[in-house]
Amino acid sequence: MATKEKLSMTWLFTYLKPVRGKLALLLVMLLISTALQLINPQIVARFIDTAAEDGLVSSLLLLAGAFLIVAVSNQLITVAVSYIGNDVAWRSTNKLRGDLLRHCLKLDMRFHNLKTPGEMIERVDGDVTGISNFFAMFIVQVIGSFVLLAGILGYMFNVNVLIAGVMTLFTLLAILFMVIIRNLGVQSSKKERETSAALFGLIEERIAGIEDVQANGHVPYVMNRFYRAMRSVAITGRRAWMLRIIPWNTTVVLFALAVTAVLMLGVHYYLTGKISLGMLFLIYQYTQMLNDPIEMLGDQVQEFQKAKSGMLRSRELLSSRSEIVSGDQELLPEGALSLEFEAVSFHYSEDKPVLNNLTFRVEAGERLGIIGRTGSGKSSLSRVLLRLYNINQGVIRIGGIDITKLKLPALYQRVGMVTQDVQLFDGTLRDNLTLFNPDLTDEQVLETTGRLGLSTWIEALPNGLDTHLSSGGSSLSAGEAQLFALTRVFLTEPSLVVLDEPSSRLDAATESMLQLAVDSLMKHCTGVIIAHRLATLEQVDKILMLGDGHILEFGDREELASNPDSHYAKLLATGREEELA
Ligand SMILES: Nc1ncnc2c1ncn2[C@@H]1O[C@H](COP(=O)(O)OP(=O)(O)OP(=O)(O)O)[C@@H](O)[C@H]1O
Repeated sequence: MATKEKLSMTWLFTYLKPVRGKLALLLVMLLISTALQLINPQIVARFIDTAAEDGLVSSLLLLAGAFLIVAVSNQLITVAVSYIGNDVAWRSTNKLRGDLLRHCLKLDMRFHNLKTPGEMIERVDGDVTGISNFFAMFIVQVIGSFVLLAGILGYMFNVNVLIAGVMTLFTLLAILFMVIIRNLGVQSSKKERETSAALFGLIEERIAGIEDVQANGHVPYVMNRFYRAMRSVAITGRRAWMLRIIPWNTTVVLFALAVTAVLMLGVHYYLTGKISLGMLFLIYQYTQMLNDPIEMLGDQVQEFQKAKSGMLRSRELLSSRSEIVSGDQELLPEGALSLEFEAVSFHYSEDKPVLNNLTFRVEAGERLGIIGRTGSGKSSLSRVLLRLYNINQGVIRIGGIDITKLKLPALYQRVGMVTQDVQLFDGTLRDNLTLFNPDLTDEQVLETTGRLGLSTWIEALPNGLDTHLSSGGSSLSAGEAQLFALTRVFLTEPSLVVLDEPSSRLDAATESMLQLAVDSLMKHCTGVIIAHRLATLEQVDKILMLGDGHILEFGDREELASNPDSHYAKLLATGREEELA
């Protein structure tokens, strides 16, 4: 455990490095503020003694002026410290947020399948917010508090050893207590963050599925789940909070005892004439002031517990590794790419094989149509081809090269995929077509959309390419969304394209537009089409029929069509499109 804690601290310091200049400035300002805090009670003590001895009014005015200047300066420094502290917190935690998001975007689909988007938001932002105050203030305030304590106690030892002894004992007890129980709330704070992430996950999931929720009268059920999730957050939150405030409450009790003891001693020394009234005030004031740094340390211990649970979760996330490891080969043959599956097997979970020993080859420039019943493994085949998952056995080659040996960017540059579930992003039509790539000009975009037959559609929009689209894609039909996605892929000029056709019924006009677009797109590349319509299969060179993850049939389309015993010929004869689904 000790080494783990050490590790999490070193990991944190890398984020503080870029702001170390500002941290140093913070520390200097805090030290000045500490000195000013120590000086002011001395001025007041001198003021009391001067007044008690019937001193000069001018001396009293001078002391009052000095007090005012010191107090105002201290306040100004406090404001500046808080400004710089916030700045440091944002700068360092934004870098961490960026690293977490980048890391998550590179994690494999097995990881993402287990996490809801709401949970990811909590992990990338919520956990980090918990760390931010720690980043900003922890180190400087802990150092500042210790300096203030040392200043007060050091001075008191010069004045009266017994009183200083009582104050030191109290201080050490309070600090010792906090050190001993500083980890008390860490696990419960971590649990609190987990339940909160689950709550956000639930809200996001249900809002994303609002159509289904409303259409199925699912609202009471959703509310029930929501209340249960909120109850968990409340219970874990209350427990975490209680465990965090115990150290603080304990020091309050200790402090009351210390003030009583010091005051009794001080009054005794004053009554026996050993100290002046001003000194009695100073002793009282310094004892009161001990509370501030100790309370500050207590607050920081609380913050530390909160931050530590966030740090543990963030570090856990950053140390999770993607199962998809990039290869180091970059070069693929020019032009269309051949595709080869050799004895490929794949499963999501060990107890359920999804693809079984698939072997087939598609030559460069050919088109392959994949058919099979629902759940036969068609989409899974396209996912392993794009390396969204690693296969469990066999080799997949593109252009003769094992895809695991290829650099991932090289693979994605040459291979495109259009899924049924097209994602729109909040932005203009242009942004959505180019995927925010500023290098693609409007001419390129319009030329491509023109070739795909989308010109009339774009011209009909009020602002053309500048039309704003909202995320989610509710404004597009399935066919339009596919045309859209085809444009995106087309703009990247891929050498191998995997296309999952929409299975929903398209109107005749959109269907022919889609067909034209596909033909146009596939002219210069190899195509793998998960076919949902017999019409599409007329355009392909080869057909692969999947059944329960096995190849039921693979061959040249024309040969299969002319063989009355083939599945494909039977499909053609009966025209049963549902077999393709
Ligand atoms: N992310 C996943 N995790 C676990 N199992 C999955 C996952 N995705 C699919 N499966 C399972 O793998 C099998 C093949 O699914 P796949 O989506 O590849 O079939 P499909 O032929 O594309 O079906 P459809 O035509 O309905 O899209 C199914 O039994 C499915 O339940």
